[in-house]
Amino acid sequence: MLSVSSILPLTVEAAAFFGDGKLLVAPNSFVIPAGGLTVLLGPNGAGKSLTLRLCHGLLTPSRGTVRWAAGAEARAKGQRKGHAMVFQKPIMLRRSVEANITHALAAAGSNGAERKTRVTQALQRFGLGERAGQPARLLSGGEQQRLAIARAWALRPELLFLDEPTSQLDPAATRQIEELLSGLVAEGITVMMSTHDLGQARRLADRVLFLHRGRLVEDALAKDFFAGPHSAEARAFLAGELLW
Ligand SMILES: Nc1ncnc2c1ncn2[C@@H]1O[C@H](COP(=O)(O)OP(=O)(O)OP(=O)(O)O)[C@@H](O)[C@H]1O
Repeated sequence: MLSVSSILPLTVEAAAFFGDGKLLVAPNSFVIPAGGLTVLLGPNGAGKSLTLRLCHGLLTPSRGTVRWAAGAEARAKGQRKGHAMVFQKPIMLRRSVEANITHALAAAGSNGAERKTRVTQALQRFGLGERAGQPARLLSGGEQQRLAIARAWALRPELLFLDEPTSQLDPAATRQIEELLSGLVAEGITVMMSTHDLGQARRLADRVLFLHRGRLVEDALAKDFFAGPHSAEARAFLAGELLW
C-alpha cells in the first residue's frame, strides 16, 4: 500500500483539544509509522474517540499539530486523502449494500470504471457478494460493521482508523472482524484502532498507546506493554481495577 507519495508517518505534536473551555483530551506527541496495528487503549472516557477524530481531521486540535508526510500534499491536489475511518456504530445510507460502497467511492472522486471494479472487489473480499442488493440497514450489526470496513477498504487507504469496531458485537462477529483487521495489516494497510477490551488489544496490537483521563500515559510495543507497563495507571488497568 506504500508508494513514493506516502502520507505516513502521521506525526502528532503537543496536541490537545478543548470543548466548552475545558481540556477534553491531550494525547500530546506520538508518531504512527507505516505498517502494523496500533491500539489506542484506555477506560471509558479516556479520550480514545477524540484522539482518533483529531488524527482523521474530523476535529482540529486547539493546541499543537497533526501532520501527515509529504504525500498528503500531493493527494490534497485532487487525489483521495489516503486515510479512512470506521465508527463504533456504522453509518449506513438508506441504500443497498452495493450502493453504500459505490456512494463512498463516488464521493471520493473515483470514476465509473474504477468504481465498478472496486465495488466488485470489496463485495468479494468481505464476503458480501450475496448481500449486494439488500438494504444495508437490514444487515445484522456484524454485517454492517463488515460493510463499513469494506466501504473504507474500497477507498484504498494507507491508514485505517477504527473506533471500537466490535464493542456492539457478539464474540463470533468480533472474531470475524478481528480476522479481517489482521488481514488488512497483512495486506500492508496501517491500522490504528481504539478499544477498551484488553483481550482484543492482546490479540491484535503491535503497539499500544495507553490513554488515561485524556492524556497519553504510555507508548510502547505491545509485548513490552503487556509484560510490564511503566505507569501505575496502566498496571491498574491491566489488573482490572477501576481507574479515575
Ligand atoms: N463534544 C464534546 N463536548 C464535551 N465533552 C466531550 C465531547 N466529546 C467528548 N467529550 C468528553 O471527553 C471525554 C473523552 O471522550 P471520548 O469519547 O474520546 O472517550 P473514549 O475513551 O472514546 O470513551 P468510550 O470508551 O466510552 O467511547 C469524555 O469525558 C467525554 O464525555
